[in-house]
Amino acid sequence: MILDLDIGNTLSKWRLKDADSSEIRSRGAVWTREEWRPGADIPDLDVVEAVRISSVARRAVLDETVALLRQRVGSVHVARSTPEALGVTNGYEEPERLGVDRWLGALAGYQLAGGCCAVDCGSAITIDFVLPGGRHLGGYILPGLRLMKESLKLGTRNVAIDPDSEAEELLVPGRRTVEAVNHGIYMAAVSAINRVYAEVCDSEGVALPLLVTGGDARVVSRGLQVPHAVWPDMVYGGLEACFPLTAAERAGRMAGAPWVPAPVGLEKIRAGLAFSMLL
Ligand SMILES: Nc1ncnc2c1ncn2[C@@H]1O[C@H](COP(=O)(O)OP(=O)(O)O)[C@@H](O)[C@H]1O
Ligand SMILES: CC(C)(COP(=O)(O)O)[C@@H](O)C(=O)NCCC(=O)O
Ligand SMILES: [K+]
Repeated sequence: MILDLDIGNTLSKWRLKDADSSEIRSRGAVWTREEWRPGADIPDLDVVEAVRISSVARRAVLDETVALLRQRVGSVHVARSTPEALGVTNGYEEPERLGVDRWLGALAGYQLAGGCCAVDCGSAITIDFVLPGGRHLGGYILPGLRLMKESLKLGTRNVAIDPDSEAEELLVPGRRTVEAVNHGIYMAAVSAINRVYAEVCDSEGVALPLLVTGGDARVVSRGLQVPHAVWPDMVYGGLEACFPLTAAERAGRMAGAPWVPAPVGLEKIRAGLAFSMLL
């Protein structure tokens, strides 16, 4: 079994992948914190032959996780942001400073769709662009839905957006504080993504496939105006691409990769942008 770990600022996600069949056998998530308890938080390490890790948590969390895993598992791979990988050149002035979850998402998106806009809706919302040909432009970081809500301190932090709500309900004016807050932050997130996507496609002259991941991906997806794919395993896809361990991975196949709809034409994106600027 291969254990893939995605340590975010809020949640540490894991999945167990069967190295022979490529099936995902189990998955889970625990709050990101300093100590892992094997057996309770993460699966039985006796069946794990290799671990692949993406971490944006504090250095100590990664160091302790790696130390614990190395005692039990022969091969532990830790992903890092690099100036270039798998045909993609990192757009950051200091490439190693790009969050590795963003880098892995960009690499996975490029492997799946060629050029892409990769959006990760977690503690932060990140929007990264890779052009056809592999040039990563850099991206945008804004607070995630939960962080935006917590920063308001209006006593509404415990009433989360219902992930099953329809976008239409979430975009109307709120008539109670909790509704006004939830609808406001939802509007902020989806309109930023819609706008940034259109602006960058316009200025680069290319309509890019749009991919969305992260804990809030499903609810954010409903507010996006352009064709896109939700890809819960996008960061894991980057781990598979960087550290291929199975025949399928070496052939470029990522478990759980979605079908990606063709982007809407550039003319339509430009028309939408021109219209929104009139308003
Ligand atoms: N069951 C859940 N527990 C915690 N957060 C959740 C849950 N479902 C959705 N979320 C949302 O997902 C975000 C965490 O998403 P995730 O992509 O795991 O973030 P990160 O990678 O930053 O840890 C939270 O900030 C919250 O808005
Ligand atoms: C922007 C992030 C905080 C997003 O992390 P997440 O929301 O997935 O926990 C993370 O990618 C990070 O720490 N990046 C380093 C700064 C940068 O990418 O510029
Ligand atoms: K994120």
